[in-house]
Amino acid sequence: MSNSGGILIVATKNKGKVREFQHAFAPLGLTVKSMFDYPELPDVVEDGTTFAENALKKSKAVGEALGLPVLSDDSGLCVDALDGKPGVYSARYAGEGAQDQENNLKLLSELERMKQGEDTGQPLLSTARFVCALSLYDPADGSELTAEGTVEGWITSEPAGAGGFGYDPLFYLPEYEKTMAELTLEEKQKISHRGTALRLLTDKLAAKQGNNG
Ligand SMILES: O=P(O)(O)OP(=O)(O)OP(=O)(O)OC[C@H]1O[C@@H](n2cnc3c(O)ncnc32)[C@H](O)[C@@H]1O
Ligand SMILES: [Mg+2]
Repeated sequence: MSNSGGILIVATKNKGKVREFQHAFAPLGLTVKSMFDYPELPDVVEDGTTFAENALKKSKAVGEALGLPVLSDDSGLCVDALDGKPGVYSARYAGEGAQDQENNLKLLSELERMKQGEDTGQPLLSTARFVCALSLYDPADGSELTAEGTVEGWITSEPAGAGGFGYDPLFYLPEYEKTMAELTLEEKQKISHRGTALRLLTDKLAAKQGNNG
């Protein structure tokens, strides 16, 4: 990540992710470029069955196209009461090209349907976790570094907060008594699936570079 002239290319079109990667890499002196900087590159079809599979598809396609090392992130929300859904379909839960708000409404309506109209009077609907798979692909030798992170929480029927993105307003963290969207970028980074995966990846990269002398 340090050998492309202070620039790190992340194969994402998600502005929320870009913001989090910029925040994470700025202290390392790295400027993040995203797919918004390479509009000529075609979209990668995310048809893998796992987050890791999709992450590799994205980093490899963009890495090969640019001839540079590329980082990618495939992530999502797994809700226990919905048998792990929406999972790898998180970005398009309410349909292809769905907005965050539409996905959030779909999630709440699916959970309401599960309860079949019964009102338990409490906002916490199901346990859930965010999962993030990171893939760093280097076209020079075809190598891939991977890391995965998760964070446990609850889906709440009472959305709160204006930070973060995606399902963050619905993801309640009991130990903070806040949703993920009520945390600062700093706080989210410390506990999030993405923050955890990033720390792991950075450690793996340092170990690899150490081994290479
Ligand atoms: O594929 P790219 O271009 O990176 O952007 P994307 O938004 O399509 O990203 P994914 O395919 O990885 O889908 C992940 C979805 O899961 C949700 N998600 C992932 N990380 C999240 C987070 O930190 N907070 C809230 N929701 C998140 C959000 O709805 C994302 O759109
Ligand atoms: Mg995607």
